[in-house]
Amino acid sequence: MDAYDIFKKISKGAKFKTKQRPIIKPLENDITIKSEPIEIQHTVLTHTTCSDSNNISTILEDQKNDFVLLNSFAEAGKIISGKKRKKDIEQQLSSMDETKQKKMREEKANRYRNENSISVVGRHVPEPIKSFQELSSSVDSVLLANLAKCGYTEPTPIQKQAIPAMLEDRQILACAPTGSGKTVAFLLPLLQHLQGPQSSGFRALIICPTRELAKQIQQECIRLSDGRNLKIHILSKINKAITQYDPKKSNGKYDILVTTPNRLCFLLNQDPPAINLNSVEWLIIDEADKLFEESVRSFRNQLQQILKACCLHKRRVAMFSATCTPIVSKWCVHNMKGLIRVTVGLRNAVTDTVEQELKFVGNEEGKLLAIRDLIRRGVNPPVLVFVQSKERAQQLFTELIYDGINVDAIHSDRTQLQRDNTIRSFREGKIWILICTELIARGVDFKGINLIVNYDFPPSSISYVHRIGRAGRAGRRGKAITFFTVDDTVNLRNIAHILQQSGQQVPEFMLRIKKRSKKERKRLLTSALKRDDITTTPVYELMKRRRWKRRTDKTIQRENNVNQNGYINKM
Ligand SMILES: Nc1ncnc2c1ncn2[C@@H]1O[C@H](COP(=O)(O)OP(=O)(O)OP(=O)(O)O)[C@@H](O)[C@H]1O
Repeated sequence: MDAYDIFKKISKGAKFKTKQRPIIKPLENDITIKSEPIEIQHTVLTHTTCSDSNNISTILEDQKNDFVLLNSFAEAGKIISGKKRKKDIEQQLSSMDETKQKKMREEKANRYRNENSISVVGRHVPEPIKSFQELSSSVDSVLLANLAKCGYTEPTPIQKQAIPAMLEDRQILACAPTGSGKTVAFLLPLLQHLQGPQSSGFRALIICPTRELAKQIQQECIRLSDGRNLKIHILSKINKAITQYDPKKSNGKYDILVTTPNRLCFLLNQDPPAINLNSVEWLIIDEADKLFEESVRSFRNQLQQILKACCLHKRRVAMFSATCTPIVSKWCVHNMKGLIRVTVGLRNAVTDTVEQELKFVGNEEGKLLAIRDLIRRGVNPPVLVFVQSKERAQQLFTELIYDGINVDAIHSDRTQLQRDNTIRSFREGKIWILICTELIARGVDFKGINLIVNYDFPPSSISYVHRIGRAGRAGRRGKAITFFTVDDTVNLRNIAHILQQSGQQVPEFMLRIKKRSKKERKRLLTSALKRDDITTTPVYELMKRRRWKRRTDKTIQRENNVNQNGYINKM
């Protein structure tokens, strides 16, 4: 009789979970199951001893050795099972601890996000950082030293969340107020990813809507990457670029390219393409919603073309802006895997460091009187004045320059050199009042702008947010005055709501203005409101000047024709 037969006899009537041999089989596979029959066996044995002692004593006599074996099995089972159970419990406790700890960490991170008005959407979003020192293990000390050199001691809310997300290689759509440091938020992780210079061609591509902004980003990039020897380029002269970046001729010693989409697509459209983007690992789109605007319809096609050209499989995309439209979010959700959406503050809200005022000025004439009055009472330069078109910028400039004011104008009709010089002079304090169009409403960072004057009412609330966002940057305070006439009621309601949202006093009637139809608002965006010229010159004088100009133009044309035909010029 072997141990199995003894077990069978004494365990008669007992139920087992397994039909297999209870001692041997469970021992091989599952210690916990194995321990049960042995314990049951003990119980049965005790019980049987009472009822049939003879029988059992015979068994004990005959199978002494088997029992020793059986007991040792039981003991071993008990010990192993105890150890295992303890281990299991420990494991369970530690995993419970881990989950609890993870939950606690998440709660803590969420509390910290709330304190900083950061909201996130996405899976496994990395925790926000509290200080730049926390990055010492993940970011090169050279880069951290450069941050300190720039005077950035503490990260801004968008930097707290966007930097760790991008450092973990996550694609991101970030929306944070104007002047809140979005440029550093994408440049720092980007520079960390790129490490030192290489000769494989551009590895990062930054796209933004204007050349002015591109230049500013390039300069910030150079400052932050000091000591890394990275080659940071901007696409400016297109003819030079065609030969400079020609894939056949260039040595590929470029790392970062900052550009507007038009210029880049011009190069990509050459046959064969005049630039190679095969090595691009990171594509950053700044002022993303501007590039997705309906009026810039072609950008979405351009983006497709750019994405196609950036064909590296591990290519990542990051989008940043102060305002975000549903079309951008939708695009990102559909095209960016593992996307994290970060929003700081309320979406599309103005920065709370700007004091806002809406001023009714009657009509166009009233505007000119109002700005003169403002200057007469005293303003604190530098001041930015926004108008709706380049013609109006020129008209206002002509009016103010004759008042002996230190003023200049910037718009798309001026040459690249003129634009660069104007911006430089304004930054250096040589120009006190700068008249501008939407050209520099986005992204351009002038330090310490004290006053923004919306001479012409902004065409949309998004435009308003960006325009007044040129003041009150990096925690500084500023003021924005917006003139409006009866013609501007179309958008007045929207802007009034923005003011109210940011805690400013707004007259009740403005909030109650009837909401304009989507069609009407769209029309305003695509074709600007017709306004009278900015001038104090009487109408008859203007007519005279126009007639005279027409006559001179005709004379010049006639003379040109004469010259082309080989006749002697009479003048
Ligand atoms: N951590 C920081 N501490 C202090 N200043 C900072 C910090 N990060 C950035 N800045 C400064 O804040 C200013 C605004 O930064 P930036 O131009 O990146 O703003 P932005 O969020 O991109 O604004 P916009 O939406 O108008 O483009 C800059 O002058 C920059 O030098």
